[in-house]
Amino acid sequence: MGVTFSSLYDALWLWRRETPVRILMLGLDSAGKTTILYRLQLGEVISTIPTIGFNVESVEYKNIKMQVWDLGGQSSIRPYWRCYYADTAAIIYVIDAADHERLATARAELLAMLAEEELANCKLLVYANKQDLPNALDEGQVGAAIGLNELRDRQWSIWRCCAKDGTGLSEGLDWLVDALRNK
Ligand SMILES: Nc1nc2c(ncn2[C@@H]2O[C@H](COP(=O)(O)OP(=O)(O)OP(=O)(O)O)[C@@H](O)[C@H]2O)c(=O)[nH]1
Ligand SMILES: [Mg+2]
Repeated sequence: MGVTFSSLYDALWLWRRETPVRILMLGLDSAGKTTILYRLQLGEVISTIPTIGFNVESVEYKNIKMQVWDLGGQSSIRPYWRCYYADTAAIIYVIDAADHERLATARAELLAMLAEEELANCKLLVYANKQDLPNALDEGQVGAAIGLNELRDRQWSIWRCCAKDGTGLSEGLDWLVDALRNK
């Protein structure tokens, strides 16, 4: 009997390790989602065009296999984000920290999304991207502008980053893989 339980446990552990964790990368158009996806996957900057639809890539980080869905952020295609919510373990929400005028829109889209039942248990990693730009707000300022401190029953964290040179991306992912492991 003991052997049976232990084999079952081993099989479950192996299955959990091998099954990629589903991650959605969302945010307004031009926030830097596709740039971040390919920097994580290839370790380099690619030249992007606005995403119509999605990109999906496998990313492995600290022995966690992730299937990262990067959805287009233009206003006309944001209503389709919800088609991808099922079975999502975490959301990476990307913000252009230099785009002050659209922080209110970024906040409204984030709060509307988090109100969806299907995302009730998702971890939330926010990247305050484009820190290389002179007028970029830091993570505290962006967090306040989008209302992170008011979130209840949500594991979240915000990190400043620059997708162009990769600064800050791994610090955010470190938090995310820890949060996913300790769920
Ligand atoms: N200066 C600066 N520009 C960046 C950074 N990250 C991305 N960009 C630029 O921002 C623009 C938009 O980047 P994308 O990655 O295509 O943005 P996106 O969020 O995927 O946009 P959609 O696909 O339209 O939703 C591109 O010109 C990128 O080169 C950054 O950290 N700093
Ligand atoms: Mg894109």
